[in-house]
Amino acid sequence: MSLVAGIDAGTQSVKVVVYDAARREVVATVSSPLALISDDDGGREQHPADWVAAVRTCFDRIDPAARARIAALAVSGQQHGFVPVDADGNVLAPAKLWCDTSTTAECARIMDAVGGTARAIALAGNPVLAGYTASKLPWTKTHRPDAYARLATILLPHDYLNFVLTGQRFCEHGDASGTGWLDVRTRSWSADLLHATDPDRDLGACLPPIASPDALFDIAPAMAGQLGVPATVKVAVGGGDNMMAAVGTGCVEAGRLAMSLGTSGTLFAYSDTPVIDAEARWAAFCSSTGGWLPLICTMNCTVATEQVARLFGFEAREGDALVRATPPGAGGLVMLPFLNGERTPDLPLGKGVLAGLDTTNTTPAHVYRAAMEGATYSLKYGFDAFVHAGMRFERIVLTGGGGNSAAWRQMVADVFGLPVDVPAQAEGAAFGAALQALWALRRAGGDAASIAEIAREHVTADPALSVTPDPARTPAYAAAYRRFLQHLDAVTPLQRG
Ligand SMILES: Nc1ncnc2c1ncn2[C@@H]1O[C@H](COP(=O)(O)OP(=O)(O)O)[C@@H](O)[C@H]1O
Ligand SMILES: O=C(CO)[C@@H](O)[C@H](O)COP(=O)(O)O
Repeated sequence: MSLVAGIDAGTQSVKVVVYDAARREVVATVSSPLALISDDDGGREQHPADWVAAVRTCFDRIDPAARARIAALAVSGQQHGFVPVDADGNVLAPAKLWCDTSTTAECARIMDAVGGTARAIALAGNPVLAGYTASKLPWTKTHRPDAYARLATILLPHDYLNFVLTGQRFCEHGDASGTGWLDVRTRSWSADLLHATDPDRDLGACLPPIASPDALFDIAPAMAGQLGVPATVKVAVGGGDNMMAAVGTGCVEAGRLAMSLGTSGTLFAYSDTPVIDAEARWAAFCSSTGGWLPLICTMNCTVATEQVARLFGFEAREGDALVRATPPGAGGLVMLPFLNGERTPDLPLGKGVLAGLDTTNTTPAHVYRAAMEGATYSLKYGFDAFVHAGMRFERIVLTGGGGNSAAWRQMVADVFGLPVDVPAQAEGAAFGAALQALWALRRAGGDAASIAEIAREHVTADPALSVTPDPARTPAYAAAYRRFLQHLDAVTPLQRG
């Protein structure tokens, strides 16, 4: 029987999951780390060649017998990255990533050119925020004029890996909606946003065609050889990592809410119709399954816990004991964890703040807890906007590396007041990509199963990891969250500059 594979190019690593759908069994999970190039101006970049090398390393680590049985695969990728490619397919510069805040001035210029936030929302559903792809183009024009001059195609990270795998330039709606150029209502490029980004050039000519969610492409024979997979392998369109995590957590039906605790923190819900906020309190993205995916993204999730763990000389995965040794609310210690600047709340030039220090709470354990709480409260701040807009959810499905922490799973349940489930199939984004490949393959074979039916069949919660809110702790978290919001209100005028 054949297998499907999902490749997830996240910020910190590339992961590959190989899935046996007939047996409902993950037969391989491998990963290879990625380095981040950081600059004092907020620049955060990676070399696309490193993603390709990491994909090769991952496949080298998979049993050749399993590789030989792969029939289809799909790629999930960190959203928003800008991969400038020339006419011959050469990458012209390092990719500026979703967490790059060096283009804040360019965002402001695009928003001025288009006529302000309300106008951008009317035209395309989203304003151009720091991190989205759009502002990276004018930055490149100024700082890398040679790359700008030779630019033929703008690819997102997962589009670039698809290009390497198939030799074809294409994108899909989910990840494309994170560029800032897609009108998410009509699911087509917005000529106004493109013109506001660069009045001197027809940017539309640099954007690849948008493929349908169930399209399949042939793998390039040379890549099949390099990865040790059959030359008959089909490549599905894949998507942004949150769009693929939506599939891998079963968030492909209305009413579902999923959360990812990775480098970024994200919270997203599936909808059959566009979910646009006039105040842009969430990102009105498309899903990669034909629908929409309103999404909250914080830029400092495991960034904060890892930074504190490193400061005190331990590994984040050892942190649960410290969280258990300290009370909800961290003894009054509050961390605004904006170490990389922040998108939710919208403080791209923001900095981290540690407040409420006293002689009892100035310990590594309290600071680590305050980091985990701060990362969780930032997501709650975004979630409150969903609730304020009338959205209601019954549970959260959790994925991402932070979900490995039992203390964090319980904290999410207590802070959000909702039961938390964790899929038995870890690596939600890679698993979701594998399921998308399965879905597209089945459709090509004449099976009309919907992606929701596929997810219902294959995504199962691990009962050992499910948690419910603890009524003894929720009041302390509610009080600590109010403190977090008070500190946020106090520093916002300073951090908006
Ligand atoms: N048990 C754990 N406790 C806390 N954090 C963890 C644990 N296991 C993994 N992580 C964190 O998860 C992060 C990686 O998550 P992942 O979802 O793979 O990120 P990304 O997709 O952004 O590369 C790392 O920062 C790591 O510190
Ligand atoms: O910018 C966003 C979403 O808008 C991020 O969620 C990126 O997609 C990066 O994801 P991870 O590497 O943290 O999974």
